[in-house]
Amino acid sequence: MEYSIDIQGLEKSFGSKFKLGPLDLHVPTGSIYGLIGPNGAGKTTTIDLCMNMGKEEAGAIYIFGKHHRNEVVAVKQEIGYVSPDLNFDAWGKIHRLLRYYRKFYPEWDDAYCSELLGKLELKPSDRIKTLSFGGKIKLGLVVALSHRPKLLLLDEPTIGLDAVSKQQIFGELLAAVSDSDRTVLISSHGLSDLERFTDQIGFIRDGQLLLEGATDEVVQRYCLCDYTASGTLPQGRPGFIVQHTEGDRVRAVVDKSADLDAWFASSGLTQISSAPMTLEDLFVALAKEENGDG
Ligand SMILES: Nc1ncnc2c1ncn2[C@@H]1O[C@H](COP(=O)(O)OP(=O)(O)OP(=O)(O)O)[C@@H](O)[C@H]1O
Repeated sequence: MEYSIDIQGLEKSFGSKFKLGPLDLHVPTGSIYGLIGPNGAGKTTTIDLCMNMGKEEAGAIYIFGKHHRNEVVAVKQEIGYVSPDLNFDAWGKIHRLLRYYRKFYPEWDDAYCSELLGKLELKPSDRIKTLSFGGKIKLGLVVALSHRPKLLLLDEPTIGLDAVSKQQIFGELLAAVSDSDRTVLISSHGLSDLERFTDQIGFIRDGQLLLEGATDEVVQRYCLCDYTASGTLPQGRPGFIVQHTEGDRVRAVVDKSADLDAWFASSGLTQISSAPMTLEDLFVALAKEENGDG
């Protein structure tokens, strides 16, 4: 498989407070890859390092096979980046901002840019400072998409957007990757949107990647099961995350790929029901497990 982003052994710490990695992460070319994880897991840190904002302590990032820092200009020309932290206010009006940005990108597409502005209900004459928060995010997306980058790095691009705007943005992202060479890495807490629109998912927790794979395969790997216990209630274990116990009843998230048959046989558990999970259910279960509640 060809990877647009190939992260190998990446490490970065902020004092003793947080350590990212060692992180290996692979974003297949042509995919929409959702990077998910609890607050403070390291998603923004990972995306920022890809954008050469901050310096890793170990490891390497290859973007289209190029080292992200050794070939910074070539790499950045291939990337469209959106983050709520981007602030374009200093340009005054939208048309001035676009005139500035288009100079840096040989592939800038004026017609596409106008089309995006229209679809996202922005006007070149709009004053940037007076746009709503969502309007500013949309403007960031117009800037990021208009040079038709091969890779979009989107850090919380739908934060603060209403449901209609979110759909518009995901519609544009899908259109942008309809050309199979284009790739999107998106970090978001909008898990139902990510479940619907991504084809790959990576779950990061405490700076470590716990799960990575095709979104539907990752979600289908787990189920929410109810049991009755004939003896002592079981504790959680890898692949069996206890959610709730009451009397002799146990509810657990079960990893169907974990080798649990022998353990089940000796556990005294009798399964009553099994239900599929959503990405959001899975996220909550894995986050809970992290806190030792599992
Ligand atoms: N410049 C910095 N200096 C010190 N600590 C930092 C810095 N940047 C991030 N951190 C810390 O690193 C950890 C990871 O932060 P990061 O922003 O990568 O998380 P995240 O997964 O994007 O979280 P969220 O979902 O809340 O946006 C957090 O504990 C954060 O406080």
